[in-house]
Amino acid sequence: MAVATVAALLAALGGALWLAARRFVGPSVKRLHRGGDSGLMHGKTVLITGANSGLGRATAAELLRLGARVIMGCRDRTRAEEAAVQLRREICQAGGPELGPDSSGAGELVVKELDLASLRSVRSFCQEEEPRLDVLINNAGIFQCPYMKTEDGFEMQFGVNHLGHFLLTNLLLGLLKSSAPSRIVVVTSKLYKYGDINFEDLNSEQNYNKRFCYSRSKLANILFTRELARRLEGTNVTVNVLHPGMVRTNLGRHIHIPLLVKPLFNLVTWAFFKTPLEGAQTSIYLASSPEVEGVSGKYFGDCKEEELLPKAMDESVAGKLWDVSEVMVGILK
Ligand SMILES: NC(=O)C1=CN([C@@H]2O[C@H](COP(=O)(O)OP(=O)(O)OC[C@H]3O[C@@H](n4cnc5c(N)ncnc54)[C@H](OP(=O)(O)O)[C@@H]3O)[C@@H](O)[C@H]2O)C=CC1
Ligand SMILES: CC1=C(/C=C/C(C)=C/C=C/C(C)=C/C=O)C(C)(C)CCC1
Repeated sequence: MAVATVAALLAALGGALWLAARRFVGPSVKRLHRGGDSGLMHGKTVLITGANSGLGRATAAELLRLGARVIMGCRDRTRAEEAAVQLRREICQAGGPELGPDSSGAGELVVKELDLASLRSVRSFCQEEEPRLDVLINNAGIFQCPYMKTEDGFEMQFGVNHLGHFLLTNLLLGLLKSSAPSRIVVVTSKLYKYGDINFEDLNSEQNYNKRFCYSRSKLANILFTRELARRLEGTNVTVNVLHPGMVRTNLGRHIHIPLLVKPLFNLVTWAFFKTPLEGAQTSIYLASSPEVEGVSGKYFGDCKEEELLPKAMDESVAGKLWDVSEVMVGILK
């Protein structure tokens, strides 16, 4: 009995040590900019959707540090203002030789209301005058929520992850073109592999499967990127799409984990998931690196180009999705 207890304790300790080792020497992505690059984004305006949390927040922090004017497009003004206050405080505390003693080398943060579940909100956001836009980062997302509809009656995950961003991007294209060279960065997920674009039920009224709908919306992000890249050829506006890997953020808020299992789940995510800053590296890379100047229509992970499944490269599905989306958001000319 005593031997069994000792063995169990040793196994638990070994397991914990292994998890901790994996966290610290594991597959985390190196941070791209560690100083020395300050000013890289100076004079540039970047719009990040969903910038108050997770990957969007980490992307905003880094681009701010690199000197950008960062517009945080967020659905909840209070949450966004709180995040902005914290980000400014963090950058002042971190300081660093490249930012100067008062962090004067850092950029500027602007909070603006943008609810991607409301076409009215997207339109009024785009009506606010901005002199230029150098980078648009379509980052906001909702993951495996119960069946819900947007203000305009679209299934929530398709509505926010794809349609809201579709309208936003289209309404900002004129500004992006007049600010060229400019970039669009789209955040998708590897889970796109389990989705399909079922044109006969895009609002999932016949059948709702939350996993399928998330994957479908993320496949739509990739098809949208590729079709847009084709349409933007010769304009000096590029568009690329990335998956961040598995990242410890608030994205899983709709997943209910039994209270007893939660500590184990937390341990596993702590050990195996990236931190938001690690997960944001490919977004930051595509938004700021001179290495990807002129590159368009590509899919990235860990700051490298990756291959897509054929279903994400189907030009006829991408074209049809574009046409259908135009009708759905009401921008058909
Ligand atoms: N975390 C991961 O492992 C992975 C994430 N991704 C993708 O990364 C992106 C960022 O997610 P992540 O940082 O993980 O998750 P978070 O939940 O931390 O952040 C998502 C952001 O999107 C915002 N958002 C949600 N709905 C709307 C809406 N209707 N209008 C405007 N903003 C909205 C949220 O706002 P609020 O805080 O107000 O809810 C929040 O700011 C998503 O596109 C996600 O699909 C992809 C693969 C893996
Ligand atoms: C950390 C953590 C959570 C977050 C889960 C996440 C972040 C899920 C990520 C989903 C992925 C990989 C999506 C891919 O597109 C929960 C569930 C809230 C429970 C508490 C601990």
